[in-house]
Amino acid sequence: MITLHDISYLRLGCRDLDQMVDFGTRILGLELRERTATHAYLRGDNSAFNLCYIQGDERYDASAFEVPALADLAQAEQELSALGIAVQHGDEAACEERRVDAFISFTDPNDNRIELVYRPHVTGVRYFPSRDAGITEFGHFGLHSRDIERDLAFWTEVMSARVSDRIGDGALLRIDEVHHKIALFSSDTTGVQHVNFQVASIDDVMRAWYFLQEQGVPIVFGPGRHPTSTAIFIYFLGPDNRVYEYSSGVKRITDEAGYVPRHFEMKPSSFCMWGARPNVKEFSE
Ligand SMILES: CC(C)c1ccc(C(=O)O)c(O)c1O
Ligand SMILES: [Fe+2]
Repeated sequence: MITLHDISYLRLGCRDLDQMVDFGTRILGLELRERTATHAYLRGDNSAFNLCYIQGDERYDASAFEVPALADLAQAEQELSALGIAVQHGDEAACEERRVDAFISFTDPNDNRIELVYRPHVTGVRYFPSRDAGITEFGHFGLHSRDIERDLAFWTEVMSARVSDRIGDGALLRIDEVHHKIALFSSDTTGVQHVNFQVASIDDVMRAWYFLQEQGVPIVFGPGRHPTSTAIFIYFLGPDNRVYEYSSGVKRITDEAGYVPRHFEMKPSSFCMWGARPNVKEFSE
C-alpha cells in the first residue's frame, strides 16, 4: 500500500491568471509567494505554496500528496504499474516548478491527475496573509468520482486512505488524524471539486460570510455546520467556477483502531445540521 503523509498542493489551470491572483489574495486571503508569466504560487501556511494557478487550460488540475521517503516513490511506482497504471517521473525542471525534490505522477481510475512528491519545500518565513481571513492551513479538497465504489477501492486499498464517514455514496477520507483530507463525491466529471482552507474560529467563518457578500462573491452553501466533521463552514465560488470552502473545527480521529465509519443518509441535514441547503450539484439529493 502507498502511504500518504499529507496533502501537498493543488495545481489549477485557469484562463485568466491575473483574475485568479486577485481572487486568491484579495478574496481568499492567501499570500502570493511567487509569480511568473504563467504560474502564480499562493499559500495559507508556511509551505512554499498550497495552490499554483497556471495560465492556460482551465480544465487542467492536479493534486499532490507528500510521501515520507524517496524509496516510497519507487515502491508506489511498482504498485501502480502492477495495477496497469502508467507512472511518469518528474524531471528536474518539473520538480523545480513544483518546489519539490522528486515526484511521480499518474491518473487515478477516475482520470484525476495525482502527484506523489518527496520533500515539498517548506519556508522559514511565516505565512503573511494578504487579508485577515484567519486561515490556519490548507485543509482538504474534494475530488469528482464517476464511479464511487471503484474510486473508493482505489483510495482505500491502494492509497491507504481510511473512510471517516459516508454521506449517501460520497465518502470523506482521512490519511492522518484529521477527519478528512479528501472528499470523494459522485459526479459526471473528473478533477478537483472543492478546495478547503481551515480558518481559526467561527468568527472567521461569519466574518467571511459578510465579507464575501460585500464583495459580490457567490455563496453556494452556508454558513452551517457539518454533522460529519463538526466543522462550521461556508462555501463560495471562485471566478474559475471552482468551489472554495473555509471551515473551522474539523474533528480529529485519535482512536484509529476503534473508529467505525458512519453512514449518513443523502439528505441536506447530513451536510448541514443548522438547515443550510447546498447549491452545489454534487452535494444535492
Ligand atoms: C459537502 C461536502 C462534500 C462536505 C461534507 C462534509 C464535510 C465535513 O464534514 O467537513 C466537508 O468538508 C465537505 O466538503
Ligand atoms: Fe470540504
